[in-house]
Amino acid sequence: MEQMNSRSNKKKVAVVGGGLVGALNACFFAKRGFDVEVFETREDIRQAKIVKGRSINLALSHRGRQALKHVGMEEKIVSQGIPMQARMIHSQDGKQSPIPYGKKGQYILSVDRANLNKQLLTAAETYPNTKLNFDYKLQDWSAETGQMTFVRSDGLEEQIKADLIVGCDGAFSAIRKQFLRRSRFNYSQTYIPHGYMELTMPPINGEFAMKPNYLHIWPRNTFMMIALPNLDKTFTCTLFMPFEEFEKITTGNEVIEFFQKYFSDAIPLIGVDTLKRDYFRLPAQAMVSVKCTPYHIGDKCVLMGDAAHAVVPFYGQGMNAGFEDCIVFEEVMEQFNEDFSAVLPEYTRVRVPDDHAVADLAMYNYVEMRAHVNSRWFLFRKRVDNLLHFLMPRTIIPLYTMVTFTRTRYHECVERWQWQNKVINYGLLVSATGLVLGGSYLLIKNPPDINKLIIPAEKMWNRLMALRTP
Ligand SMILES: Cc1cc2nc3c(=O)[nH]c(=O)nc-3n(C[C@H](O)[C@H](O)[C@H](O)COP(=O)(O)OP(=O)(O)OC[C@H]3O[C@@H](n4cnc5c(N)ncnc54)[C@H](O)[C@@H]3O)c2cc1C
Ligand SMILES: NC(=O)C1=CN([C@@H]2O[C@H](COP(=O)(O)OP(=O)(O)OC[C@H]3O[C@@H](n4cnc5c(N)ncnc54)[C@H](OP(=O)(O)O)[C@@H]3O)[C@@H](O)[C@H]2O)C=CC1
Ligand SMILES: Nc1ccccc1C(=O)C[C@H](N)C(=O)O
Repeated sequence: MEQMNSRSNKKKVAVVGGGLVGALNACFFAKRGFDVEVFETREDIRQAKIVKGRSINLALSHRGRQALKHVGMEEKIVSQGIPMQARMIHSQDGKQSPIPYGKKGQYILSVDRANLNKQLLTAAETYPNTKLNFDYKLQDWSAETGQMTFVRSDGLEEQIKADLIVGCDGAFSAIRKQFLRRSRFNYSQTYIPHGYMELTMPPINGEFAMKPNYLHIWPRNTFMMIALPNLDKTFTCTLFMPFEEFEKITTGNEVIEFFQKYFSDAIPLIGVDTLKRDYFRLPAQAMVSVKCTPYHIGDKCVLMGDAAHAVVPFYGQGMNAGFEDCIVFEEVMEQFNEDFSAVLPEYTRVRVPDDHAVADLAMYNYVEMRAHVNSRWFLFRKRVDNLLHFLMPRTIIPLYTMVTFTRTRYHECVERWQWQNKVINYGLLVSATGLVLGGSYLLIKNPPDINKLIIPAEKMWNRLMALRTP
């Protein structure tokens, strides 16, 4: 059995999974001086000819940026991202209308997943106390001894021991499997009935086919398509739809008919032949939400990133939450002087409510993106929220702002949002009632010529009706 090389007097930390969170976490542990080894089942993506994996690009926001900042990577990654300042809503008739994400100057960034992963691995490798091992697939491990069994690309097994095992091995975590065998481990997994498919929109005459600084959305109530810009001036379009709808489309002509009906403005931009071909390139992919607790076993092992909390992608927060996990762990390490027996339970205590809250928020945001944005009431409420935020910036903060542009704990975002909704809706009701009563009083006191009132009243009624959800 091999003990991990001792390059310092510090304890040895094995990070299982060299994806986004694993690579970043390696930097966090290395910065603290631990002896870090990363074990990644895939080949080194920096040398790979084909990079396999989910979603070409990701939305990076404040929480993720703060974590990158901690290891000196924020500026570099941000400079390679494309700011998206608003949702750009494409209605069925081809009309486009923006809904800003926050105040002027607030935006989320579209970043390239593969590039981000490569840069983080390179950053981890710059620490002399870090070693990266590729083609190491975790097969099994023992919670009692902390011993891990890896299968290498040559088919040989290798046993490795560490003081702390950090499970960053994604939504289908092999580390988590041991947790499932333990008493009092709570676990739930939900596959939503919708799948997703990625399609590429190429540049036109060397330029972006649509306005680049937006996250484009085609909201069709029960399904939607979105598009995020890439540095090579392409857009990655993602179609989210119930699996049964995907399955109904079986020929190239049916793809075009479907797009003609729902996303006609996108057809010339993606191209008829490309659409007919790419729709059938890969089957629609599943999306799963995983909640579990606790995140640790004794002082031996802790789960972070998707291994602890895979969420559906609709808030663009999965990676951001995983990156924030690293900051929270760091804060608890500081608080408990790196004593794993105290740090691990405290990390579970602090982090579980927030990761569970972001999982719920991610489910909610699918409905907001595909349906609520079509509703005039939603747009009106958004304007009211923004106005109140402008007038009382500390008291009223829109949910999207809290989640995306602050580090307010996710569960507090939810609680505050519910409270704000009650207050604002109550306020609107009181104002409306006040207007009606005040108006009635004035009318009774000074009865006007009834004929002059009919036309304005009709107009107001029509406007009110237009505010309802279509
Ligand atoms: C379609 C889609 C769009 C998304 N968009 C966004 C977005 O815009 N913004 C955002 O914040 N998040 C987004 N996410 C979520 C984001 O992809 C994940 O939250 C993020 O990748 C989690 O990182 P991770 O390191 O925990 O897991 P992963 O990125 O999955 O990394 C896990 C790593 O562990 C390795 N591994 C797995 N098993 C083993 C094993 N047995 N032994 C060794 N290594 C192993 C894997 O090869 C992988 O490299 C999206 C997700 C999807 C599916
Ligand atoms: N929240 C979500 O809905 C999802 C999120 N993701 C996240 O997206 C990111 C990138 O994913 P990507 O690298 O493409 O992952 P993949 O889908 O390529 O899966 C990586 C590995 O996980 C195992 N795996 C895949 N699907 C399943 C399954 N249904 N049940 C059990 N094991 C499975 C496979 O391991 P083996 O080769 O041993 O079979 C596979 O090689 C990661 O963050 C991942 O966590 C991924 C999928 C869904
Ligand atoms: N990256 C994503 C991937 C899939 C689905 C949504 C996103 C988003 O980022 C949505 C964005 N936060 C929004 O609310 O408009």
